[in-house]
Amino acid sequence: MNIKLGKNAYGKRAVNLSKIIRHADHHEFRQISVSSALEGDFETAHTMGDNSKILATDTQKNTVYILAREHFNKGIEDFGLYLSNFFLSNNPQVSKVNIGIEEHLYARMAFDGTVHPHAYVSSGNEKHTTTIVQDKDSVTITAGIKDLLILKTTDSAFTGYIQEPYTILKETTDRILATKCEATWTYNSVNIDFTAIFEQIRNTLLKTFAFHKSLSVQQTLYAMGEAVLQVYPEVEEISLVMPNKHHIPYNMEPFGLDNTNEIFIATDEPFGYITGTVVREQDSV
Ligand SMILES: O=c1[nH]c(=O)c2[nH]c(=O)[nH]c2[nH]1
Repeated sequence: MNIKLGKNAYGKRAVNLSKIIRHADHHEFRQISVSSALEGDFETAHTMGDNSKILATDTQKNTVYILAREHFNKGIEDFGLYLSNFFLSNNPQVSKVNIGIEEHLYARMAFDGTVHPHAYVSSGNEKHTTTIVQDKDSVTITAGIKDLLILKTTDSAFTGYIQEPYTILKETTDRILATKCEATWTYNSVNIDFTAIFEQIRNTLLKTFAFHKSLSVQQTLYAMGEAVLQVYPEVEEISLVMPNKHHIPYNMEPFGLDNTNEIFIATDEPFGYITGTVVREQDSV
């Protein structure tokens, strides 16, 4: 029987790094979590314990901190690209680098219309994400948003679904639509103002969610992805994960009371899980 090593990668996860960027009149605070993974000529490391081509994961971690000193000044996409280029160009045994970065977002506090120069409030659980996958010939850059908790109190319906013996869900033309949205999109260029376009895409996603007359989570997911592809030619495709955070009207009938769509039980589990990728159709020739 012949046995050999299959696909493999190694690196460091959760390299947590904070940086103060000091401007003359205010500070910028950035907090990121970086992971690196390397693929390449590592067969003998696995089969023979030969570490001669291994860039230790501890060294990868140190590289992240040291390069951040000079090169983490703009978007996480720019820093991720710098890191992947660095690992690839300094390590001939490495054929592919995968960098992932999650940024925890903070906003400067504001008092009476004045933004404080160095005090911040967390923007909650929402994160800005990126992945850079680079080999000798190509690089793929994705950006995204994770843990974006969004909700609307109307303009959401769910009717017309299959009625069969196990169906008890009541049709509704007016429900709460709530989700913890994860969006990931792929750019088709490396020459993009990643920070500016990220804010714009985030705004397009939110605006579409807010103004869409939703017939289902599926339809809203598609509308959000479609809007991004329509407005931003730099985006090749977008994937969305939209768990349905159910808010079930509380039954007040046993108490002789009505509930005019005002009081709900927010249930954590089980939850609907709706995912989809929206792509550009190839032009047929
Ligand atoms: O928007 C929805 N899509 C579904 O597929 C579904 N299924 C369900 O029970 N509620 C909902 N809501």
